[in-house]
Amino acid sequence: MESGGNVSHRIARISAHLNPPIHSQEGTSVLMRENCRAKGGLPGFKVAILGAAGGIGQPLAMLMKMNPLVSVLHLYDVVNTPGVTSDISHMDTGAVVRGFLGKEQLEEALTGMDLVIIPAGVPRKPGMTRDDLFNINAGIVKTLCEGISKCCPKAIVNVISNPVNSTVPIAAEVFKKAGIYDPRRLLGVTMLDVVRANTFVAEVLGLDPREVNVPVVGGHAGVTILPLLSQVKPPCSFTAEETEYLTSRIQNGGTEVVEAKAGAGSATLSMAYAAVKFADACLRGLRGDAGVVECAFVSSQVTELPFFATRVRLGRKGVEEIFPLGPLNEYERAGLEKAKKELAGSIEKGVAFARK
Ligand SMILES: NC(=O)C1=CN([C@@H]2O[C@H](COP(=O)(O)OP(=O)(O)OC[C@H]3O[C@@H](n4cnc5c(N)ncnc54)[C@H](O)[C@@H]3O)[C@@H](O)[C@H]2O)C=CC1
Ligand SMILES: O=C([O-])CC(=O)C(=O)O
Repeated sequence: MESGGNVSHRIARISAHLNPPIHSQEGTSVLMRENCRAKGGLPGFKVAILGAAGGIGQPLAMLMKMNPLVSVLHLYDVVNTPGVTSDISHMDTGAVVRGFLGKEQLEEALTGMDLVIIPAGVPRKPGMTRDDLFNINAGIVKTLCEGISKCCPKAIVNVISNPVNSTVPIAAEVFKKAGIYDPRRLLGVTMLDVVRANTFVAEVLGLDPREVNVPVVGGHAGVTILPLLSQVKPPCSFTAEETEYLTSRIQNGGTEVVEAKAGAGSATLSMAYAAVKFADACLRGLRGDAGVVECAFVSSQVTELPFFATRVRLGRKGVEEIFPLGPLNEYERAGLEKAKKELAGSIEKGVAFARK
């Protein structure tokens, strides 16, 4: 049991862990960080990661610390942020890193952020669907989005926590309730599906994955993940057998990792890579770069469903253009119908949870 000390002493101790003083060789504190001349005044964006101490959160924090577009990086979690923050803050890259621990520090973590990335929540174990995570993760995402509504209502929000097909609608409802909802700023991260599709298609075609671009539409679970193999760049064609193999492998990529990890979680490293690829695109859009296009699960009128993943153009306001599905072949049209059926239920489940 922790000995002695009132609440303010305990908070002071936690703050010292998160943003520690600089020590002399003997370990005596000689200089408080706030008295240092360098205040991290580099130009760039302020980014918060919620769930930063987790399997995705840690490599994501490391990769965001390496991103030259980031000037300030806030790492928030309910556990272990002091260690992760101390570790990452020693990297000699531009971003200034600060850690925040526990719900008392959520508001401070969020204040002033331009981009908030949410990988907080539990991952799958073998035999589970992403929807099996709903009961725990729905509440986590709801609380975090309430904090965003209050402290950084204009931030771009990237939702990674599963089931994305339901957590994004939950976030939208929370923002609506707070009167700050701007659909252009809320994006479900489906980038890992695209990353996997590029990799698997490149393997089949014998190409460099960096040269391949596969649009993946719909949502982020099982049959809702719909790769449009007829629209792969560079243009190519597949046999029926290749189409069946690739579609199934892309749709089940997450399960492939969950089974290989055998109870130790789901994709974390490839997800952190995908999350940074996507966050970087959002930041380039915010900076005003032209032609930034990625797939994401967003509020949409491309189908009759209120949310759908398609290619979107990212700009200063977030999602500035949503591209239509384009011509689908018969196989993809059948896949689209299956995807829409499942997606409708997942979206409705999220909305109902947030409204209750
Ligand atoms: N969108 C996608 O493509 C993918 C999504 N995921 C999802 O990402 C989520 C996280 O996965 P992992 O990092 O592997 O899990 P993890 O369990 O390793 O890490 C989750 C972190 O969230 C933290 N956390 C829990 N409650 C929190 C709260 N209220 N506020 C802040 N932090 C909180 C935990 O302390 C933990 O550090 C899971 O829901 C997983 O299914 C995973 C891979 C791909
Ligand atoms: O499969 C999971 O549970 C995690 C995930 O979303 C993915 O790897 O695509």
